[in-house]
Amino acid sequence: MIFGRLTWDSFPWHEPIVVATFVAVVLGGAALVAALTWFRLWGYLWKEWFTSVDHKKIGIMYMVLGLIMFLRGFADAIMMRIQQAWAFNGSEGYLNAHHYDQVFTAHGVIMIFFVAMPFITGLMNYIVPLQIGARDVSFPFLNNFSFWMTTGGAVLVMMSLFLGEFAQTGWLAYPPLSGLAYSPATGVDYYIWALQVAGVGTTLSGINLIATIVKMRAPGMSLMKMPVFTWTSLCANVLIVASFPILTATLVLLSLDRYAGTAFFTNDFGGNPMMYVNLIWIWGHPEVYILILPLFGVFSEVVSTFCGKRLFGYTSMVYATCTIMVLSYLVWLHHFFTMGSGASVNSFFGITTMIISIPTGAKLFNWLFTMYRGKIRFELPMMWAVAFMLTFTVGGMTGVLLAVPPADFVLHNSLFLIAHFHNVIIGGVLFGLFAAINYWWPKAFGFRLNVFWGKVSFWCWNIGFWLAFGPLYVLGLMGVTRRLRVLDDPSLQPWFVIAAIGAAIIAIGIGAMLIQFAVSIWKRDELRDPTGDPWDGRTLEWATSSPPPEYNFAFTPVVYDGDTWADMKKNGYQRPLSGYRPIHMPSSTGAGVILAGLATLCGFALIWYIWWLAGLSFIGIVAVAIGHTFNYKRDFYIPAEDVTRTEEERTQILAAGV
Ligand code: HEA
Ligand code: HEM
Ligand SMILES: [Cu+2]
Repeated sequence: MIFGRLTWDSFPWHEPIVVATFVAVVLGGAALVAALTWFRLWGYLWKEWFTSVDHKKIGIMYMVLGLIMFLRGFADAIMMRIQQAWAFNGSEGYLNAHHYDQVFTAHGVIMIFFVAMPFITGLMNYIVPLQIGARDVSFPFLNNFSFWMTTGGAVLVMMSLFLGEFAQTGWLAYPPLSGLAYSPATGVDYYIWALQVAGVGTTLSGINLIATIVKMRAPGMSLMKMPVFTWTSLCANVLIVASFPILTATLVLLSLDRYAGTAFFTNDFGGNPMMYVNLIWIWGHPEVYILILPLFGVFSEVVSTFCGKRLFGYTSMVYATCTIMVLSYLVWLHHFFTMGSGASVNSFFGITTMIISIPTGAKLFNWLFTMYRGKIRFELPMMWAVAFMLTFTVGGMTGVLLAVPPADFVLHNSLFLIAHFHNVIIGGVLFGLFAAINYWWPKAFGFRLNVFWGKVSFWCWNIGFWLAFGPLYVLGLMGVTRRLRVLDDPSLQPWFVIAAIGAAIIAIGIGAMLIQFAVSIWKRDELRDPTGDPWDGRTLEWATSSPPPEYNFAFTPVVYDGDTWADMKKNGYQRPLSGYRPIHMPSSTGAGVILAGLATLCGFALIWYIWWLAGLSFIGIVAVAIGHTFNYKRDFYIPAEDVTRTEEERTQILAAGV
């Protein structure tokens, strides 16, 4: 077969919901393409964004990817909430098992890999070079390539909606269920290749950011003078580099089982499914700290800025972050206490898990002590920080409960577990992102976000969160397990209805946030910040203009103190107004887009067993990669006159603004 196992029947014609979505997506997509063509934006997008190696633009593209995928992941969540509120008293609800199982798997995979990861990677990309006074990351081309690989993975997941199907295994695809015998269709193959393609991007961007932080700090910025966000980013990226290769290797073994008939994860022929469970959690547990650590950094920046003072316990904050980084490797087994490791092993992993509460608690107390006697300004970022402290603490505490093996025997895989991790992920990761977006938006775009719609969104998220997940704690304690499509006991229905109402309120919160963005862009002239430092910030990103020029800083700053910018302001820093020199910058290139496109095509071909296409696209990748080494147009100088012009414009804006 020239198209492998891809046939006319691979399109889900018989699923009306999918067909309707498909029609909507095609119409929407056609409208978007038409609009971009009509306004002649393709050239602009290609030249200024898609092929850009500027860390700021790549950061923003990551955030846009995260936002788009969040809308998809949330749509899946709403579908589950409606199904579970409905499927009582003999009703089957509106989703069949085949569809429902794909929905929860896709939701988990999308939210972790294509929402949370792009969001934090985008944030680190945008902020870290600015915070350390650098002009870009260490490997700007690699950065662009990493972004497109992540996007390639997201494209594969999205394609599975309309072509074939997605995995029905849950977000970690345990064998034997994910083996060929029980999952013969394309679902698990989409899962494998989407994660492999995106995983290359994640690993490379981890290496890139570590190199950037280690090698490109401004003169004088010793490790212990680094901003806390940069510290937490460093630790998160070390975790990425140390754990994603394990995921890659695990998925390679699973692929061999599926494609080459090996038996790594079967009970026959000497294999063992428990090996998969261990390996996937040796990656999976560090992964949840990869997600939360950068946001701990965000809260540190936000709290000290909006209290107008130095962060309490900077040193202990750094040590706590490093301790969490190390400990996160010693706890993976708490995800399968019930799988027969025995009392001593379970105790070891239970205790190491509980120990993580200590550095985390240290962080919370540091934030509280920073607030103590501070002149707190309750702007939106600070509101999110306070909401985080309240919400995350509850989620962390229920985590500690799950870390007690005998308790976990009762609560494992129950809705209590689901409530625990949404409590830490929404209350920690998402609230942190919302704080970060409200905090750094003025830096990225030169105007603040609208406060009214920001507050609407804030309250809807907070109220909606507790209504949506509070009932899940109750249901979990009553013994309801996860991943259920139909429920029997009618007395449970009210809890699910409340949870659905909560999800609807969250939907309003998401809508309010989108309106907040739209209104702010609309009224940007009223919200404009000419200073580049709207919050009286303390770290270097606030020293330059908003948005920062292509080269970030006309002169590399020199660092004498931890809160560098606060220190510079206190000591009467004067912006140099002359003596500009040409600035050396990396050039844009389309090679990253092409390579990632070919990698995605190769993944697609492997999913559908189109071997010739897989071979061709692989040869294409190698050829383009070799070809790219002959591209000698890698850098250029921004002439001194251009720098002078840009800086003089800023001088005028500053003079007019004050
Ligand atoms: C951002 C993500 C994130 C974070 C930060 C955490 C943080 C923690 N998690 Fe969670 N967890 C997940 C995401 C996360 N988790 C996910 C996704 C799953 C399930 C995956 C699946 O099965 O699909 C999971 C599952 C999970 C399990 C497995 C349960 C099971 O499958 O049966 C356990 C068990 O030990 C656990 C424990 C903990 C603990 C102890 C913490 C600690 O780090 C929390 C520490 C914080 C505090 C404790 C609060 C603040 C501290 C103080 C105020 C100090 C005083 C407190 C004490 C001394 C107790 N988690
Ligand atoms: C925004 C509101 C959200 C809602 C309403 C929601 C709802 C749900 C629901 C109903 C389930 C299935 C529970 C079950 O098994 O019965 C689920 C599972 C899951 N969610 Fe969410 N979710 C939300 C956000 C998130 C976010 C932001 C993340 C991660 C970044 C996330 C990660 C997951 C994961 C990993 C699973 C497990 C999937 C599986 O069982 O394989 N969710 N969620
Ligand atoms: Cu864990």
